[in-house]
Amino acid sequence: MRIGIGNDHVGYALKLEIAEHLKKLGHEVVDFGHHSTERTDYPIYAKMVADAVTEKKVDCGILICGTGVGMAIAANKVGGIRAVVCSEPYSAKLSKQHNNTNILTLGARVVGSELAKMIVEEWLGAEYEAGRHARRLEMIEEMEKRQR
Ligand SMILES: O=C[C@H](O)[C@H](O)[C@H](O)COP(=O)(O)O
Repeated sequence: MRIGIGNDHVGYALKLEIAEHLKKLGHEVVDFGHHSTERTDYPIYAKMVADAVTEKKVDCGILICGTGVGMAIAANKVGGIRAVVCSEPYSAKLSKQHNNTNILTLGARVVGSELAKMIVEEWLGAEYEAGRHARRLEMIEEMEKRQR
């Protein structure tokens, strides 16, 4: 897969580890920054990765900040994005199977790197099940359309 990755200053170190891990698993990684621990603002990177996902420049995205919360809030402002913050693998897997999430966000101040890798693997390995879930995603799409 071609995976867009983004982070703020807090997520920088974990981003490097996750990007390396993704490459080892055979994925292509597109790094949208931030490229240091100098303080920055997470919405910048959330928007870049979310836009790349909706424009199909990448297959999905991973965003890392302190808690993953700010990244998820910001990414979910972009139409067509279904971002989820996860700190354990079960929700990561179900978020793909039931909610067809296209961005995973992680909190570098919440999860260690080994747990983060496990969460990422579970998320990437899961498949959207559609069926009864499809009409629920359609309802969310309708909500988005009404906001435009
Ligand atoms: O949701 C927001 C993220 O966790 C940010 O990484 C965090 O707010 C940054 O905080 P600070 O500027 O105090 O390092």
